[in-house]
Amino acid sequence: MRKQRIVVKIGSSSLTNDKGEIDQQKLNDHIHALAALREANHEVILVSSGAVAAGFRRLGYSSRPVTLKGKQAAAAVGQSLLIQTYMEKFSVYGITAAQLLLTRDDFSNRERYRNAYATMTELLERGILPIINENDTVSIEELTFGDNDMLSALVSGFIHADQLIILTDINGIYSGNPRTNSSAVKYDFLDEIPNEMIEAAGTSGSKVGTGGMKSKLMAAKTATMIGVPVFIGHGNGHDKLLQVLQGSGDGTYIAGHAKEHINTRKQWIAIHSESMGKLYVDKGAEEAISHHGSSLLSAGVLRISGTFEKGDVVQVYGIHELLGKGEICCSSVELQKAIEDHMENERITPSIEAIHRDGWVSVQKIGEELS
Ligand SMILES: Nc1ncnc2c1ncn2[C@@H]1O[C@H](COP(=O)(O)OP(=O)(O)O)[C@@H](O)[C@H]1O
Ligand SMILES: N[C@@H](CCC(=O)OP(=O)(O)O)C(=O)O
Repeated sequence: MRKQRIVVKIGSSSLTNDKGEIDQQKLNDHIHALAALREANHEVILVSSGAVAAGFRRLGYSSRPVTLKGKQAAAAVGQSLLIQTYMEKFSVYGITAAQLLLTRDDFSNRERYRNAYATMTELLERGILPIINENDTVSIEELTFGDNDMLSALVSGFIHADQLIILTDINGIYSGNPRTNSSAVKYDFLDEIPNEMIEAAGTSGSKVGTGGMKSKLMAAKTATMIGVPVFIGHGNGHDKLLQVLQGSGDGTYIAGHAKEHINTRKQWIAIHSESMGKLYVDKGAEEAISHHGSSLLSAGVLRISGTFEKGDVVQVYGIHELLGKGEICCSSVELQKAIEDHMENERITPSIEAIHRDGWVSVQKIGEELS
């Protein structure tokens, strides 16, 4: 099998018990399977939940805390315990692990995004196994990834993974929550994730998990849009992850949608950047950027709104709807002047480039994920 880059996400319910302890048996099983992936020469990135679940008891709580400070303090205790355990267990297989704690800002801030990408690449090139979690102790509740399912999807896109494997306490996606609906049937393979399926999916089945199947489906939708196929399920033993790659895993496979990976710059523009303004374009420009892969010139821009500088990201609207997002090549002042000059004397005014094709992401390409 060719060398692949695999992101494995493990949920709290698959790492800890209800009492707030790391479940050594469950963890040993995962470590064994992750080591088997490495032995088969694959690159492995682990997104591990479990900090809050592994820390609350030592902090003095009898169950998972509900207050923000309780969760953040539990994560501070639990993350240290988790990483210490991972380091010890991986070292038995000669694997060095590294801890990366990320926040949403690390993705939305372009410089930090580039830095995180460079660090991750360096770690992988040097044979290190990165273990990622959200930096819970400093994350502001409104500005989190939501959960580690989404974090694992974003990480998979970011490093152009070949496969995202989401390990949980159930063997795949069902038509309803099988814990409450005994007639729910399992899907072995999904070509796409309809919005109705996300709406119908249930929340967590355990006392320690957070998002349930709903958040896994949302994450899978994002990952597959960026071009990363997803597996959601579980399994046992040394071969459980290798079996996923061989197509015989115990869970649900979801096909990757984009024909090719969307490059990191375009992913940042599409998913993480904040739009600083809007451009409204005429029919000719809409046709050129949406169907011919052309750059957008000022001659096709009818009007603009917002104040932006060269390098900012703007949304572009056609006659009826949002067409996409792009990195602007000039400031709003320069573009406004070019539009006005063009109106005054269409023939002699040269167009300026508003958005280069390499900095453009269309709605067609990344669909509803475009924020
Ligand atoms: N449609 C569904 N298919 C499968 N599981 C579902 C569904 N709806 C809700 N669930 C629940 O989602 C749970 C897994 O999510 P969660 O508890 O958040 O796990 P994790 O800790 O691995 O993130 C399952 O145990 C199950 O009870
Ligand atoms: N960052 C949190 C995990 C939050 C989370 O998404 O948990 P889970 O639903 O178990 O994957 C922690 O480590 O406790």
